[in-house]
Amino acid sequence: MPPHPRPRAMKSPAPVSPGLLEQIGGLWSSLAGVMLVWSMLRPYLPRQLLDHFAGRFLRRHARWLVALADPYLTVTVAEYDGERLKRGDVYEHAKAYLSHRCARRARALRAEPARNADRFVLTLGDNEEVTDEFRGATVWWHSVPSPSRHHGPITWYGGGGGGGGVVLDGAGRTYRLVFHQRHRDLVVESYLPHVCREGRAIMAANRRRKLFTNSGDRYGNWRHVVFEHPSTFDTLAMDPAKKREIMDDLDAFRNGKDYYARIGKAWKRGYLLYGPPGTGKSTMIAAMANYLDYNIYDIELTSVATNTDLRRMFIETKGKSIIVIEDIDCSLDLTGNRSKKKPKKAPVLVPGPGPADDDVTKAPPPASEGEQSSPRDATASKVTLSGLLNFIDGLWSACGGERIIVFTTNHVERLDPALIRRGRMDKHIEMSYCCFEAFKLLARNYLAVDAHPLFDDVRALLQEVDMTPADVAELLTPKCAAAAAAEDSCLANLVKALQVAKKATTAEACGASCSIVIHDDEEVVEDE
Ligand SMILES: Nc1ncnc2c1ncn2[C@@H]1O[C@H](COP(=O)(O)OP(=O)(O)OP(=O)(O)O)[C@@H](O)[C@H]1O
Ligand SMILES: [Mg+2]
Repeated sequence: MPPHPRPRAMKSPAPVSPGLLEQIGGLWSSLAGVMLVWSMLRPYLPRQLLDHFAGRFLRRHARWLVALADPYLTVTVAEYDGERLKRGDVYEHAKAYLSHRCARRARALRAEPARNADRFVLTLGDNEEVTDEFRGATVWWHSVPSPSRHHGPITWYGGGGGGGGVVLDGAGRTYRLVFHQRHRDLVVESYLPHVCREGRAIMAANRRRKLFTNSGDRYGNWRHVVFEHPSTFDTLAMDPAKKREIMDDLDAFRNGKDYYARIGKAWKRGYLLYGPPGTGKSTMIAAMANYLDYNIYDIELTSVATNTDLRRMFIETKGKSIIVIEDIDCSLDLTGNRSKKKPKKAPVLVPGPGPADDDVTKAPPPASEGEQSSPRDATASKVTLSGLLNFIDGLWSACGGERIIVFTTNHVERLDPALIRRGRMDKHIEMSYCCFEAFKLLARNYLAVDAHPLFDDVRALLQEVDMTPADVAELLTPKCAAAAAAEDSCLANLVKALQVAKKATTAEACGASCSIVIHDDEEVVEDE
């Protein structure tokens, strides 16, 4: 048993009254009488009888004796509750409360980044003790480090059958709350709820949105950075009606707690974002997170060893979060029909790192028609389709609530229908090539223009040519900060790129070979 923490600071004892002294004196003389009689009788009593009565006495009065010697009670608030499946909310609340109320009096502190990037939140350091006052009662808080602290990771984590997880070194801290037993009701009924309430409010005020990833962690633990992507629905270029529909859908989800409870569904919603590369799928996820003020958990499926790990990772996610699996068709061998379709129209390529390639999708290694292609680096992962389906809508998927699950893919036709059926992926959103409305938004954001003589040309060409918003955005980006007439040159270059793409499309239809490259010097050229 760990040593029982004692409050270091005690209040000075109250003065003893003469009546009490008299009572104590009487008690002593009675006790002395009993001891005298006992010592006279003892030699004549059988040994078994003595042992029997001594045992009964000790058993019955041990607790009372302990309480007499030590009137302090301890409540333990562990970082991981539920048999270490999940980080405890009470711990988080207590941590926030203590950092706000008591950390000023502590001598060893831990610093964590605050909402404002230049500031820190200070929490109790290991083995620190602070006092707190509540309605006249004094309580003591001790911060106790994880037992694994000096011995590296400990490797037990629910889930029998060999599928254990890991608590990282120092991850399982505990707070011990010590108080006098006469304050028991006050602490349990009022003080602890007060700590939770205050802690929740402090957490909400300090909350910084986070981007979690499991990538690169062989134990499948989440690591996070502060989420700072600036994309919003105002900067996302797409058909305005479609955008409004998605925002309404998100609003309905966010406010739908009672609705989901009434219809008996877990409070979660699946979105499938599909479309060619550069049409804004990842940008949309960032806009969703910023709109809802949710965290993002970006799962790299190839880094998840087993279905058990996947389930554990899901349980560890918190509510108000978006769980993302990007390029689901490339992640693992979870697909059905993988027949490869040719793009309808010639895509335009923009410069960037790596070789130019006319199939610009992030497809798995090329597979011949109808052949199954091997998953990308999936050798170490044993996650299966059924594990993933369970993750999305099995019994465990209801833990916590208020989660959005997003899959993205360039090849929706390659996915197993079971994976994306309604109920799992409730809303299928096609992210498509740039339309005129999307172009106008990009022109406003990138060049601050709402109208221009070249707009009509762009409108006509976009109806005939497929160009991704990423390509349009790149062409609309002024290449030098001091460019006075950036809008004229950028728009002219865009028109030229669209015209070349149109020519290539026509040429392809005629069977001629043609590729189009936009060089860094902004000139759109045609290689025949
Ligand atoms: N709809 C859009 N609105 C605004 N910007 C966009 C849009 N689509 C793409 N972009 C721009 O292009 C860049 C690439 O877009 P993004 O990464 O979202 O594409 P994607 O669809 O996720 O591509 P991939 O399939 O390759 O992952 C973004 O950083 C953004 O600047
Ligand atoms: Mg993407």
